[in-house]
Amino acid sequence: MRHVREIGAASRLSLSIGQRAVAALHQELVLYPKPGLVSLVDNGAHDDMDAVTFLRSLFALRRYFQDIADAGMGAAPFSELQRLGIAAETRMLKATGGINTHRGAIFCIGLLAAAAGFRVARGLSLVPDALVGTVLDQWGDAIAAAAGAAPASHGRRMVARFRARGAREEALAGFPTLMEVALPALKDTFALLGCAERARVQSLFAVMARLDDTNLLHRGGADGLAFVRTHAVAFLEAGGVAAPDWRARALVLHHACIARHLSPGGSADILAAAIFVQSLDP
Ligand SMILES: CC(C)(COP(=O)(O)OP(=O)(O)OC[C@H]1O[C@@H](n2cnc3c(N)ncnc32)[C@H](O[C@H]2O[C@H](COP(=O)(O)OP(=O)(O)OP(=O)(O)O)[C@@H](O)[C@H]2O)[C@@H]1O)[C@@H](O)C(=O)NCCC(=O)NCCS
Ligand SMILES: Nc1ncnc2[nH]cnc12
Repeated sequence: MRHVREIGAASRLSLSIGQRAVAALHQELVLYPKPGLVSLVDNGAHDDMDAVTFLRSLFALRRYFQDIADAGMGAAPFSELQRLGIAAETRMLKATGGINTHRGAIFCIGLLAAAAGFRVARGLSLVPDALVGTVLDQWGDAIAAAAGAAPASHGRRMVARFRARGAREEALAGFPTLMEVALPALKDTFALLGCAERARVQSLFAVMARLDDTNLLHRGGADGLAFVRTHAVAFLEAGGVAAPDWRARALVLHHACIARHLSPGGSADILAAAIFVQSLDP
């Protein structure tokens, strides 16, 4: 009887893991201003996609995050997570007419959702460090092994050319930008200001100041990455979202990114991952 009740509770939370992942991605999408990125207000530096493209993508992914959490509950091998991830990418591309809206999130939030499922099914806590520990303990070796066989991509080319730490390398290093930058900024700013919107903007800028965002490298080379980092650091040093003119300052960088065709898509994914992880352990 106890066993049945435990499984029941785990399944209910598994539903909730998937819903929280989609909610986190939605919260990232609707946040504004976000330098160069798509929101409900404008398309940022993107000619080929808008908020509707992202909403279509989210709709196509709504089952995926729950499926991968369920796979985590069953301690599935990485090959199974990979199969789910590749199928989700296919559904995303079909829904968006071939545009890559959420590839980074499918990978990064997918792994964290699987780890959450694994831990919930075993009655373990969902604190962020433990979640990341589970990703590495359960699937780290296989993620590293899969890197050798991965197909060419913008990210892979940028990692090789600039020796950058791309999406895969971030995961294998224990998600340092998520853990050391995005989450603390989200929590500390919310504790200080009590405003979720400003906490998210602050977290995004903190990530932009640090991440080797392969989207910025792909679109703008080393100069593009350095431009965004320098201006994100300046924003933070001027008081970040605690400064009275924070919104005007953020908008200046947004328009500068549009003018330069720069979009920190990897940073947006890390912000969404931080919102997701925080929602599991508020
Ligand atoms: C392991 C994979 C994530 C593949 O990674 P790889 O680096 O080889 O390939 P990319 O196709 O470039 O995808 C990586 C995406 O990750 C985001 N990202 C970028 N930098 C970082 C970083 N330092 N840390 C974490 N995440 C990062 C980023 O995603 C966002 O950008 C997307 C738009 O990208 P792109 O199409 O290149 O951009 P445009 O500028 O629009 O291009 P053009 O207009 O010029 O064409 C957007 O989707 C954001 O999400 C990177 O794009 C993984 O894909 C993989 O292995 N997949 C197989 C499935 C699998 O194994 N899953 C495992 C189970 S979970
Ligand atoms: N809001 C957004 N705009 C552009 N690229 C993104 N990748 C993830 N979120 C994004």
